[in-house]
Amino acid sequence: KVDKDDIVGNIPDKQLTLQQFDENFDKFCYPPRSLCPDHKIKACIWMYEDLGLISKFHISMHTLVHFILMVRKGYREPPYHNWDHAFSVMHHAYLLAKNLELNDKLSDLEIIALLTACICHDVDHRGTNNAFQVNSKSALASLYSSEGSVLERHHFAQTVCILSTSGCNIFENMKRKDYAQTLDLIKNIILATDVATHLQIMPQLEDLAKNGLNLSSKNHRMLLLSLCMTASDLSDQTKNWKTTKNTSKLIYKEFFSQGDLEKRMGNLPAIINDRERACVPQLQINFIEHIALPAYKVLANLFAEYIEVYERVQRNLKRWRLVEKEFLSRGLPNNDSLDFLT
Ligand SMILES: Cc1nc2ccc(C(=O)NCC(C)C)cc2n2c(-c3cc(OC(C)(C)C)ccc3Cl)nnc12
Ligand SMILES: [Mg+2]
Ligand SMILES: [Zn+2]
Repeated sequence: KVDKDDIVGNIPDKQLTLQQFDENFDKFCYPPRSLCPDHKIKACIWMYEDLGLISKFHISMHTLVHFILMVRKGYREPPYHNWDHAFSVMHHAYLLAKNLELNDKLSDLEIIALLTACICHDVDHRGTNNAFQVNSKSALASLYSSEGSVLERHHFAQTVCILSTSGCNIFENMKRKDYAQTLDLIKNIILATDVATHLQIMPQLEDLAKNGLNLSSKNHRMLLLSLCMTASDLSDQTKNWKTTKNTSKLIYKEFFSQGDLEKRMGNLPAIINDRERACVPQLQINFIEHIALPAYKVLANLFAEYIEVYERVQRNLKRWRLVEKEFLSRGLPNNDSLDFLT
C-alpha cells in the first residue's frame, strides 16, 4: 500500500504549494473567483512568494498576512467592486508576470508595485462611479474633484493608510529611495484605472503596439504597467462565458442601484445606470468593442503568449451578439431579472 505521505513527500515544495489551489492556478484559463474565501488569503501570499518578492524585499510573513487582511477589510460589499474583484484583478497581474515573463522586462520593484496596486486598486469603493461622487457632492468629491479621478485618488489614499498601519507595511525593509519609488508607481498605476485616463492613453498604447516597446523609456514602462493594470481590472472578460455572464449581473446590479439612487435624488441617471432604459447586451458589446478589446489587442501585439487571451475576449463578444439578438427579439428591454442571460 503506497502511503500518501510518500507521494506528498516526493513533490518539490513549490509544485506542492501550487497544487494546494489548482494545477491550473498559474494559467490564463484559471477562474480566480472560483477559489474559496480562505484560500484567497493564502493565494495572495503565495503569489508574492511565487514571484520571488518576499525574499527579494525581505518581507516578514507576519507583516504580509496583516497587510492582506487589512486590505480585505478595506473593501466594502457592493455587488461588484468588492474583495472578490480585487483578488481576481491581482491574480491576473500574477498571470501576466508569470506567463509573459515580465521579470525580464520590468524590475522587481515595478512588479511588486503592480501586484500591490492591483489588490488595493478599488479599496473602499462605494459601488458608485466618479460622476456620482461629483453630482452628489460626496465627501470624496470635496476632497478630490479639483484634480479628477475622485475614486482612484481615494483608493490610493486608503492604500497609503493601510501601509502606514503598524505591522502592515510590507515595504518597511526597502531603502528609502525604493520605498518612495514604489509608492509613486502604485499611485500612478491606481490612477490608470480611471476609465477617462485609460481612454486618454489609448492612442499611446496603440502606438506602442505599432512601434514596439522601448524599455529604456520611462514613459513606455509606465504605459506597460498601466496596461497590465487595466487588462487585470477587466480580466473577468478573459475567462469562460459563465464568468463573463456572472460579472455582468454583478456590474449591472451595482450600476442600476446607483441609477435608482440618482432617481430618488431627482437626477436622471445615465442610460448605463437606468434599469428602465439600459439594454445590457448592447452596453456590454459597446464596452468590449471600445474599451476592453482594444486594450487586450495591444497586449496581444506585444506578447504572443497573450493571443489566446485576446481570442477568448473575442469569443465572449460573439456570445454577447447572440444574446443581444435573443434579448431584442423579446421586445422592450426588461432588466429586472437580468436572468435573460442564458
Ligand atoms: C464588464 C464591464 N462593463 C463596463 C461597462 C461600462 C463601464 C464604464 O465605466 N462606462 C463609462 C463610460 C463613460 C465608458 C465599465 C465597465 N466595466 C469595468 C470598469 C472598468 C474601469 O476602468 C478601466 C479598467 C480602466 C476600463 C473602471 C470601472 C469599471 Cl466598472 N470593468 N468591467 C466592466
Ligand atoms: Mg476602480
Ligand atoms: Zn477594479
